Amino acid sequence: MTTSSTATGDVDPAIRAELARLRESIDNIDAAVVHMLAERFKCTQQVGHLKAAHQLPPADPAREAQQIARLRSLAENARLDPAFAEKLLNFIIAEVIRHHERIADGTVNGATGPRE
Ligand SMILES: C=C(O[C@@H]1C=C(C(=O)O)C=C[C@H]1O)C(=O)O
Repeated sequence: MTTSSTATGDVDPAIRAELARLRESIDNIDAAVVHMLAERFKCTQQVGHLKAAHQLPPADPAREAQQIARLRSLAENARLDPAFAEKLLNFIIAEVIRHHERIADGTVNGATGPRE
């Protein structure tokens, strides 16, 4: 059996270097995810204000069904678990809908105010 540790339990420096290299990429990817989510929420906040101003409901299940089907297909092509992709999208959408409900209730600063 090969081992990556020395007898004293220290990890091989080459393994440490490889781990550090991979973690740098993970940190970059996490930063990109945060920035992409921030941009997505900027868009969905605008959608929330538009909906509140025009008496449209916070949630749109038909649109969500399309997005889930599309994301599942993208995930399959990318060899990502489609069930995980669906769960992640549902988690994000649930938060967006909460925001839209708060905007419609007029409980968010800069909202259009309560509906008539
Ligand atoms: C952003 C919208 O509002 C809700 C949130 C969605 C999303 O986060 O993608 C999709 C549909 C709606 O339930 C929208 O209607 O487009």
